[in-house]
Amino acid sequence: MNQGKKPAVELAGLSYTYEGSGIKALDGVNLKIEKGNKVAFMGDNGSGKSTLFLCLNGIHRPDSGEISIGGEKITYTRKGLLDVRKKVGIVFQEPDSQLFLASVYQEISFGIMNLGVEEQTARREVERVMEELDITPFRDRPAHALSGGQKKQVAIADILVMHPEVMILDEPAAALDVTHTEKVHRIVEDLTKRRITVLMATHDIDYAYRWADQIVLMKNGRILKEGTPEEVCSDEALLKAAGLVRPAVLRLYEKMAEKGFIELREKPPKSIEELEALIARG
Ligand SMILES: Nc1ncnc2c1ncn2[C@@H]1O[C@H](COP(=O)(O)OP(=O)(O)OP(=O)(O)O)[C@@H](O)[C@H]1O
Repeated sequence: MNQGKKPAVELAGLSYTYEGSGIKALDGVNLKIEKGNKVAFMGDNGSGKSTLFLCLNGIHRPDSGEISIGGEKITYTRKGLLDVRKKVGIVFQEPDSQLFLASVYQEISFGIMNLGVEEQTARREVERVMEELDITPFRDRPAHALSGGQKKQVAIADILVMHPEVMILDEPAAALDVTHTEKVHRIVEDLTKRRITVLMATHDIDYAYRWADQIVLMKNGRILKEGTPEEVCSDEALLKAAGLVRPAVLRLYEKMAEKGFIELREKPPKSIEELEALIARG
């Protein structure tokens, strides 16, 4: 990390127990994320990913530990919580829990209007985001009557229009078909071009390996390991402990090298397309 640069997100000793459950959903989590990083959170169901996300934008208040966003500690006053919700936007796993207004246009306008942005500027921004995310064709339809993929696009626009510093996506491709999954992935790629720090929960190790700068592996409310995709994916036993297998492209690449079809490189391929290019070169 560069000297003097504040991490986009910093967690120190974060613990959280749901009232009455007795289970530590988060148990002493320490983590630093640099600005503009793409971070994949992985781990079994119930490992603590969603709880961590809910702590990050102040919905849950940790039992102990501290959270800093852009170098500023979250405080649990009215103003402190408003500040953190401006900085950290969450797109929930289930978009229905986020969408409740009469039309898509109203839905996307609601948050930004409530931030006190001047009306004309807000309207311009809503139009721009709708255009960018291909939402304009269904702008006047009720959000609850859209398909799952379209709802997901609206839920992302809802947050994006408010210009968060950190954007959290809880399994954004869950239950989407191939076309909508690709569309969501393209939108996510565009977010990072604007230096938004993106935190994403996913169960797709192939995507995480290809997309992320940093992978955080969680289990039972703790971080098993975090590091670059190469670091995390090199440890088969560790991945297994988190209920995962190594990315398919790595397994195939190593098998092909073992059989003498290709030579091992310093940088293994990230995707099937990169592996194909290696094979073509011989
Ligand atoms: N509202 C709740 N009340 C009580 N316990 C909860 C609640 N929500 C989650 N938990 C528990 O907290 C732990 C962490 O759950 P969490 O939802 O954060 O996991 P997750 O990694 O996001 O899982 P998934 O991959 O299924 O989304 C689990 O043991 C879960 O049962």
